[in-house]
Amino acid sequence: MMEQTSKTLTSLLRGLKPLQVLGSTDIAINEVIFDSRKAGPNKVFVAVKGVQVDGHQFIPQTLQAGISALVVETIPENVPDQVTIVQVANSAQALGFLASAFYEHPSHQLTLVGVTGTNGKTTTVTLLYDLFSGLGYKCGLLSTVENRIASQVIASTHTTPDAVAINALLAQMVEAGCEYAFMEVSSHAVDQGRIAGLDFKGAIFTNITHDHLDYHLTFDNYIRAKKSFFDQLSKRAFALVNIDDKRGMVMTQNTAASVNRYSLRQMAEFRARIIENSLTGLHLDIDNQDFYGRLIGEFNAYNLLAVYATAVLLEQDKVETLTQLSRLKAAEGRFDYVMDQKRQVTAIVDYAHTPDALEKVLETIQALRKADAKVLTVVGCGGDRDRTKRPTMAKVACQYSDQVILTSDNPRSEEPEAIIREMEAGVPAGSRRQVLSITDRKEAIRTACRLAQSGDVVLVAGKGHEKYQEIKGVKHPFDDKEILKEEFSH
Ligand SMILES: CC(=O)N[C@H]1[C@@H](OP(=O)(O)OP(=O)(O)OC[C@H]2O[C@@H](n3ccc(=O)[nH]c3=O)[C@H](O)[C@@H]2O)O[C@H](CO)[C@@H](O)[C@@H]1O[C@H](C)C(=O)N[C@@H](C)C(=O)N[C@H](CCC(=O)O)C(=O)O
Ligand SMILES: Nc1ncnc2c1ncn2[C@@H]1O[C@H](COP(=O)(O)OP(=O)(O)OP(=O)(O)O)[C@@H](O)[C@H]1O
Ligand SMILES: N[C@H](CCC[C@H](N)C(=O)O)C(=O)O
Ligand SMILES: [Mg+2]
Repeated sequence: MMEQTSKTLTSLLRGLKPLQVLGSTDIAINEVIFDSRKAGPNKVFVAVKGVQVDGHQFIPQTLQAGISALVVETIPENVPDQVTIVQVANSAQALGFLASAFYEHPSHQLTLVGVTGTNGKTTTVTLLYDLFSGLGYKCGLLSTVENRIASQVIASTHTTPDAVAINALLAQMVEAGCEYAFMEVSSHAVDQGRIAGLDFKGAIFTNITHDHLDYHLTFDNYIRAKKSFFDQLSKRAFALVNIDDKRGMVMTQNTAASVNRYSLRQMAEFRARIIENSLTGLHLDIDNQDFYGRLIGEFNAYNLLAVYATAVLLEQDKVETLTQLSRLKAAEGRFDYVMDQKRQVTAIVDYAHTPDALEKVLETIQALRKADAKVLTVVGCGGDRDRTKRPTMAKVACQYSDQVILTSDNPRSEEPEAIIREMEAGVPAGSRRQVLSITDRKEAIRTACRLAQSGDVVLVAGKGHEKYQEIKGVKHPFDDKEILKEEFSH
């Protein structure tokens, strides 16, 4: 991480409008923290009410470690006089503003575009990063797969990192001379204030379908979380929404940003039409221009259109944009092919981990497969995550496949078999004979490959780029694509 010179607390609080400040703000701060375990002198601890615990309860530990200042919602007792207390209405939001100020507001120093939506965020930000890099700009990327500072790759831990990490990464981008940054904005991040204080030039909405109900509890809350990203935009920003999704227009109801729409089906500022959709790519009419691209499936026509529209809104040349776009490939683990040349079996690794994504990918495979080819799907559902999508994903898999193998996908703290039982509950009565349950994912993939015959397609869904299988708190090395390659090398 980049070394940051210390700041005064006064400078960090500028523009924050605290409810109350007790003590001096003329103190040097060399780190903004929200985890008591990092406490020490010359640091400010922001006590955030989290999902598991309330950060306020760790204030005694921070005092013991010699913390200089506290940002809190509730004034704690027994705080020594020399420790400054700043009371705010919302600590999580304050954390975003402090982090931005600490790193000298990096989001103001480059053009930042955020992408939200249940599916398509990684694909869209990766295409934007590759496109703008191809157009000759230095760019940054924050994504589920990886973060990038120009060409430097930094491992990613979240789809959207915490507020301090976001600003630290953006500051590194500014330092490296990046002009653009493209980031995924997850609904968790919006809800937890991880993006507070960021100055977005553009915000894209791809779609919203069933996911994360473990966290948001209702679909309405989930919609509201995504919408509040658009509510936070400034009037200098643009919002770009997919209006073929029925929640598209809801997103921008209360935004100050200028609203632009994209669609494959109706009138909109940005339109595209599919001329041909094949296993080698898409032939589109985008904005009345002919386009050939290497990405596959109707859902990628949406992703490509969103990326094209963003480039136009950022005043890039239309023809040059389409030329660059036609060269781009999908992000890692998204409709990623492995071929068994000997047996003529095609395997596809895809990160479809929601019912809608699984349906979109299987619809694409069904439409593009050879007439007599069978589709074999290997799929699981994550543990400690939305349980309600489990039966639906199994049902979708059965609807569009000849053979389904239900298996594990990061069971985390849950019993793998129990997750599979919940998936099995969604198997339609008439489909039972086409379903096998194999807990060990490697065995499940191998079985699908062995059952496949010449011309068939094996879909391995849910883990995409992931390089691990998380079981009971341990991340075991695991890579769908490597297992397929190994299987096909025999
Ligand atoms: C459920 C959830 O989203 N949790 C995230 C959240 O944690 P939290 O603040 O609720 O944590 P908490 O344990 O309740 O602690 C509350 C506060 O006490 C502090 N604390 C805690 C313990 C201690 O000893 N001392 C201390 O100070 C913590 O630092 C925290 O500030 O805020 C943390 C910092 O930003 C995140 O790392 C953490 O992500 C967890 C690890 C996670 O797995 N999140 C997933 C679900 C997630 O965020 N996924 C989305 C992708 C979703 C998508 O596909 O769209 C993502 O953006 O990655
Ligand atoms: N525009 C889209 N609409 C529906 N499904 C899509 C779309 N784009 C991609 N998908 C499907 O969703 C899967 C995940 O895509 P991607 O990784 O781009 O989404 P994401 O929003 O970043 O997911 P996450 O929330 O896990 O970060 C893909 O592997 C594909 O199956
Ligand atoms: N293979 C994954 C996909 C998770 C996608 C992630 N973004 C989330 O839901 O947090 C799992 O369920 O473990
Ligand atoms: Mg993603």
